[in-house]
Amino acid sequence: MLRPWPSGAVRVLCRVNRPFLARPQANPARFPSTRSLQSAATDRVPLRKQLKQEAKALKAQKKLRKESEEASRQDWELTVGVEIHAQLDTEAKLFSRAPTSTSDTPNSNVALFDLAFPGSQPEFQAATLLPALRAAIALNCQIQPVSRFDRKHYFYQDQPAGYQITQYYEPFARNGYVDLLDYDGIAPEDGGRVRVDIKQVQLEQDTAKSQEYPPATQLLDFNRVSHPLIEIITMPQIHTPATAAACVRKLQAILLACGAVTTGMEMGGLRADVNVSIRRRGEAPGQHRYDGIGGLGQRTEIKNLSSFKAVEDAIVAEKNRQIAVLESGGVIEGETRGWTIGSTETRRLRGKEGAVDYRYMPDPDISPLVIGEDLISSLTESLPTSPDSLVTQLTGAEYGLSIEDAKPLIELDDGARLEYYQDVVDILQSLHPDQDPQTHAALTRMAGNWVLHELGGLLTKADRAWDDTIVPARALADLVDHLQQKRITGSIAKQVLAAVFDGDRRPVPRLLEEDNLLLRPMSREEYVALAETVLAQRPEMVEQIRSKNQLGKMGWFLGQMMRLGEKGRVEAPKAQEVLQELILGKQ
Ligand SMILES: Nc1ncnc2c1ncn2[C@@H]1O[C@H](COP(=O)(O)OP(=O)(O)OP(=O)(O)O)[C@@H](O)[C@H]1O
Ligand SMILES: [Mg+2]
Ligand SMILES: [Mg+2]
Repeated sequence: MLRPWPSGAVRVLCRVNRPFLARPQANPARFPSTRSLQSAATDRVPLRKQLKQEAKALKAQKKLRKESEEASRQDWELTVGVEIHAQLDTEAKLFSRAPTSTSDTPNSNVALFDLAFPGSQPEFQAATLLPALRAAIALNCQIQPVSRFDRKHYFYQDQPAGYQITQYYEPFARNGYVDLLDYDGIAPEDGGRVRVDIKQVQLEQDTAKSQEYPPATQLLDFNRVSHPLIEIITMPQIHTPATAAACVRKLQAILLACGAVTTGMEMGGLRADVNVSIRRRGEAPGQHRYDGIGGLGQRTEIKNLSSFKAVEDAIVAEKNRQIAVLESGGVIEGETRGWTIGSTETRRLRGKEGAVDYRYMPDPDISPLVIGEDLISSLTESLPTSPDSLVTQLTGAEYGLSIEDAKPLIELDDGARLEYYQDVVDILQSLHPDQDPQTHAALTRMAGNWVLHELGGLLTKADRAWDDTIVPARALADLVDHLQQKRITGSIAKQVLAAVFDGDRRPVPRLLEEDNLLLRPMSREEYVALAETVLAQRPEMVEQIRSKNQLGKMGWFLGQMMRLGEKGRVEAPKAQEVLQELILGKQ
């Protein structure tokens, strides 16, 4: 009898050897003949003037070509539909109790069913439903009370059963939508908001991971096989490459925020396929339909894109390719294409199999999925705040952040940066529980700036990944607090942050005390004396500022005051004030 995971676990290391491929012939067109080389050598070197003229003509030609390309782009309307495959945050696989961890030794987390051993049976892991449902609810979908699993047949080495279990006829969620706003990075020509409908969300199995070792070896790691995925399918309602990338970015943010997934595209937890078609504006509509939307052009599909940039770049390249094919009298074939990062062209992988080729059929071994109203309502009630509500909150009166700061805080490090920021704000709040709202917002704004820009800058400079223990939230909160209370200067705060970043673990108040960094405010007389010393260094510059109103030159004196003054005591705004008074007589 077959035993379930873990006692029935199998360990496999699978190697697929492919026959050697014939070495391709060198392309003769790439190697000029000896004759053409000789004639090139005997050509006279053109005069400087000629070269200049040629360069000018080339530039004009390029400009013309660009303009005509742009004009022809205006003639064509682009349509894009996106499919997202996201790995759910679950402990067990979809149909076995094997763990989902992909970081373990290859082929160590596999149950017999994952390898399609004869006689093994699927055991649906109900817990996988929870993140899937959270995602579908966050995407405003209607959850279906009954859904079913189907087999999608194809033969490939990464799919041991010869079919993938998916939900084709009756998915568990339908008819959702995602709103894309201007701050999500949609194309300006799309206005301030685009709503993209979601046709359905379905549960399915992931495939094994293959690693190619050319020319003839592929290693397979079955740890990933049957990892629970959701496929989110959007309607073909996107018409610009930037908006398509914004759509994928927003979907990722929503999935992360509702806890459906733990990693985004960067870590391979999310992959996107984009479907691209074009049609000429103002002409008879295209022949193709998709789920009630007609008049579309023939689509091609670019599979497995793993970054937002790749989504945008691949769509631009595919659109240009389709325009070139149609303008030269060709036809677009329905096919699957690939994209390599950094390239400028999509490449054909295979002709697109029609639905009939997959021989979809209901899986006879898996019972229908029945989802109760009570589960849906309890998950809806406990859903974490959505990215849009977070933006509203962070830019509202309570936090007072700019949209430019709020967006990266939400998006960076899969939400970890925002959590850290909130910790800093909570500590500040506990230090001053009775603060008035305005002072509180000034503090939260300052904290945002330090979390993103000052700490972020140190991370970039040191080329380190995010880690909330490098500078404990408490240390940053203390720094921001001291700065806000004017107990230290900005430059001291930066210096102390760098010290903590480099490993100084003393509590910030003690560090400031011990290193004598607390601000001992300078008296007015001290400021005046310092200003007079630096003004005496360049009297001619003082004259220029006075007679020619060259106020830009004041910066030099200010810099000198900061440099010459006692360390940590000179406050820039006060120094500036005294300088203005002495040079221009302004109070
Ligand atoms: N003519 C078209 N132009 C652009 N996009 C289209 C067009 N027709 C369909 N699409 C988009 O293509 C996608 C089709 O996804 P769907 O999962 O239904 O089919 P599939 O690509 O054949 O399936 P799979 O790739 O999962 O085997 C949808 O996002 C849809 O919006
Ligand atoms: Mg699909
Ligand atoms: Mg597809």
